[in-house]
Amino acid sequence: MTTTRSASMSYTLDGPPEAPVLMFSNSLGTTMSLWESQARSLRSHYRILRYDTRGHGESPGVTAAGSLTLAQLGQDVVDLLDQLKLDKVNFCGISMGGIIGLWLGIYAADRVQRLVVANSAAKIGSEDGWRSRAEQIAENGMDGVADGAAGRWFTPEFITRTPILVDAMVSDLRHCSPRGYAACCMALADADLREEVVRIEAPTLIVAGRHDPVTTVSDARFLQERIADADYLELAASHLSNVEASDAFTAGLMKFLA
Ligand SMILES: O=C(O)CC1=CCC(=O)O1
Repeated sequence: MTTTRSASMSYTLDGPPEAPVLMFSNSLGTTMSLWESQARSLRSHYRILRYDTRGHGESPGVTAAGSLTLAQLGQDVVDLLDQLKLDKVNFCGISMGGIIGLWLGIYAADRVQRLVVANSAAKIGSEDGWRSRAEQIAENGMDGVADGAAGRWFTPEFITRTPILVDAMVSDLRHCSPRGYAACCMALADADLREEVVRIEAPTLIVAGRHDPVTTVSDARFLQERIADADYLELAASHLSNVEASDAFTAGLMKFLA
């Protein structure tokens, strides 16, 4: 597996060249490494395309006082697919990656074969909440956000059971680009697809975490009720369900894509 950095996104593409492509999109404050477990299990069946969302990991950052929009984050995916000459892919995103997937299902429908939207919503959180998080970062850096991350991402049981993994993810968040993270907060502040999600025609799997305090089961049901061809999977997990319930997540993904 090699990671490629071009003028655009940092990405990895691995798996059998003739296999269908399965693209993964990370959540706010994580990188493509979030999908390690799924990539390991699925790379003999699929060509796995992972990338770091703009402002995260090795992908291009944002300029001072820069902010991003959901449309830019969605267009980054389309541009990467164009660059790789990939016509249509299966797309799986979690949280911010999930709302990027919804945007693609609406505005770049011809590029999406099947769509998986995990722990996400047509509108994530509140506009004020995202703006004040961006301001807090501008004033104090990443520490405040990182200090509360484990409790937003995982159940207390998972944090107790896997402290090394959780600490490593929180430490990565602490070292995430403050500008990149804050710019994505601003994209989420303005992102609202509640009216548009009815236009999604791709077969879609909505994944919810039963204990997710960020994007709730009712956010997931909202999507399932409005997307014409939507399946629903609820996992015993909090927000980062692909990590906390990795085996069940991967099994659900495989079943949906088969
Ligand atoms: O607030 C968090 O850390 C969780 C989250 C919200 C949107 C996202 O992508 O992650």
